[in-house]
Amino acid sequence: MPLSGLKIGLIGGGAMGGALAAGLVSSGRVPPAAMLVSDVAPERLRRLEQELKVRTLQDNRLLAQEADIVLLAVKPDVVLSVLQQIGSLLRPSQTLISIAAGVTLSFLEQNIPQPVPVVRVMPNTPCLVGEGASAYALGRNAGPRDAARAAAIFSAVGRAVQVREELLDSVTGLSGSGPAYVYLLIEALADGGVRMGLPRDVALALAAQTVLGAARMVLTQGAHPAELKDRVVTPGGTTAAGLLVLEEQGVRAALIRAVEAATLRSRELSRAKFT
Ligand SMILES: NC(=O)C1=CN([C@@H]2O[C@H](COP(=O)(O)OP(=O)(O)OC[C@H]3O[C@@H](n4cnc5c(N)ncnc54)[C@H](O)[C@@H]3O)[C@@H](O)[C@H]2O)C=CC1
Ligand SMILES: O=C(O)[C@@H]1CCC=N1
Repeated sequence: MPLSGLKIGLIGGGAMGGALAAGLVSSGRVPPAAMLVSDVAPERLRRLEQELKVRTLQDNRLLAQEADIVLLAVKPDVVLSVLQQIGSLLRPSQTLISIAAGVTLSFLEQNIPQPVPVVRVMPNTPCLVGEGASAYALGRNAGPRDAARAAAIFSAVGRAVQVREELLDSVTGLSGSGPAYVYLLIEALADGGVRMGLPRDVALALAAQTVLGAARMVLTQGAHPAELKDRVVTPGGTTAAGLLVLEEQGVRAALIRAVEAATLRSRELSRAKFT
């Protein structure tokens, strides 16, 4: 087991870091005693300590000295100052994993004085409930051991795939930002149900379960989404009427464009600041 006996230190216990910590602890693959979290916000640390029973610290340096895997989950603009604090303390036996959007492997490596294995990951917030979608790329000093560590962490909280670093902007545009697109779809489906007379709570539960069920069908049935769609469409029936409206309104093109816009924005942010 790539994680057994290892200490995982998470720097930044916010929306994404907190989701990862909670997902890892509830996966059962990382005992709370093997998890350390540091953050500048004491109230976040108190909450994580109470809810997850993990150890917390305010000093990133102590965490970097103690952890075997250091997971950087601060905002991209804070990464440099954290590396200036902890960079010289990191050792080749450790793995530094960064989830900061747009922060390149070469930027991370250049700001650590000695050669340390670095892995860059783009996860998403459903890691909180064990249904994350993550992709990772290896830095120049990272080898199979580091890939196995990253794969073990991110597959404990969902699905994880290895990609070339150049593809991480596209991953950000699709699955990194994607939960927000899907929440918008769920909200709109529920609004449609309410408009047609359903109580709000019933409409929301049906909308969310429909998205969950359809996603699980795609992931388990080995059939193309178009084939699964065709199985729902009765000739001359209700679904064909609904689908025509979605096609007329350009929903398919809107989703393609959303992934494109987020990918381009990810590239733009990354090039401007982190290359
Ligand atoms: N929110 C999301 O859906 C996703 C976020 N990410 C990446 O995750 C990283 C964190 O994003 P969020 O969790 O959304 O932000 P957030 O603002 O919720 O969390 C950042 C945390 O870092 C803490 N922090 C700030 N300065 C610090 C320092 N010097 N030392 C230790 N902790 C410090 C903050 O107090 C906060 O708790 C970002 O780099 C983002 O690009 C990646 C994928 C998805
Ligand atoms: O919106 C953002 O920039 C970050 C990256 C992926 C999800 N949230």
